[in-house]
Amino acid sequence: MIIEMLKTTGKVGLSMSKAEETVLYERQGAYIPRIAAIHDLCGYGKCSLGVAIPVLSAAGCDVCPVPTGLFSSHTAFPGWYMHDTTDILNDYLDAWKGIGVDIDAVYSGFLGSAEQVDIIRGVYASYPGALKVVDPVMADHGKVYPTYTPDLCAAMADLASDADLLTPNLTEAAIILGEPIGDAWGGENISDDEAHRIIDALLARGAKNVVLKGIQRGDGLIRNFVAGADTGFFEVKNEFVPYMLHGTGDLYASALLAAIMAGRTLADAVSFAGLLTHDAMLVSAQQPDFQNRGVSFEPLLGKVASLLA
Ligand SMILES: Nc1ncnc2c1ncn2[C@@H]1O[C@H](COP(=O)(O)OP(=O)(O)O)[C@@H](O)[C@H]1O
Ligand SMILES: Cc1ncc(COP(=O)(O)O)c(C=O)c1O
Repeated sequence: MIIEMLKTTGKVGLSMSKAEETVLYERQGAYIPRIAAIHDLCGYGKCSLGVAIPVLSAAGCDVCPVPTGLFSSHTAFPGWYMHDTTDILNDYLDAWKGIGVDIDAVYSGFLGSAEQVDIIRGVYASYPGALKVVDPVMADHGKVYPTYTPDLCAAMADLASDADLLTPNLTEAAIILGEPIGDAWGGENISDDEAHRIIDALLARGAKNVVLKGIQRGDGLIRNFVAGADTGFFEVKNEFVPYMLHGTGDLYASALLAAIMAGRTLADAVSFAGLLTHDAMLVSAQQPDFQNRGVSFEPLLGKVASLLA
């Protein structure tokens, strides 16, 4: 199974032996990986499951949603309504046990309560072979999202230690490491050395592979810094599109996992995700009210499908 190979190499696709690679590529197109996507569902404004389901499906994955909350819209819109689903999740997931659900990856993002972190740990225990991808959605640009309590942030920080692949932005990395957020981090402009230090600290807490997102130095580029069990530390740059949108973090993480599940190396997957997100931001700008509504990517799903070509 693809994920067993990725996990036993401990490298999320990188530095596999030729034999492992051959098996992996032979499986492409034949095997449909199954992903538990543990995110919220938003009625309006693309993010979370509204992104994960189409993007991962286009890459040939069977997405099994585990909704952490139901939102009328994402929280950048005023007057949003949220229904926290914590109370139903144990029954929801127990029912899977009775029907032999098989999961290759557990991908979590926006959570509704601290108890949901224990529920995710239960999913890890039920599917011990699954790849654990934690997008620790909590905060951005120095601000914690309005539904995130200190308890939920602390629980998410613990969950980050279990991740095979962890994808924080700088604010989330600060929360995970228990460091001050905001000005102390110099905004999004940090040096290579500082990025290295942060990633090393996240790896030291237990994450196996880390993508630190969204470093901006005012030079027309946006940088992601990456380090893994066997990849060393490297940087991936993209042209900076001069606005920020809701949902781009979810699109990036979903595209990254899509590429990994399609057998790409971690290095190729971060390039793919960065480019797709960049292109989606350009597509978004053609849509009415795009800065409120958030990211649009639907015309680009063919690019995701081309991962399988
Ligand atoms: N303005 C932008 N221009 C180009 N790429 C972007 C831009 N904003 C985000 N991205 C890409 O999407 C990734 C994740 O986006 P971001 O919104 O920063 O995540 P999060 O929501 O987790 O903070 C970035 O690391 C980058 O690769
Ligand atoms: C309900 C909800 N889900 C998910 C997100 C995550 O969005 P992003 O991809 O920008 O991190 C947000 C951000 O505001 C949100 O409000």
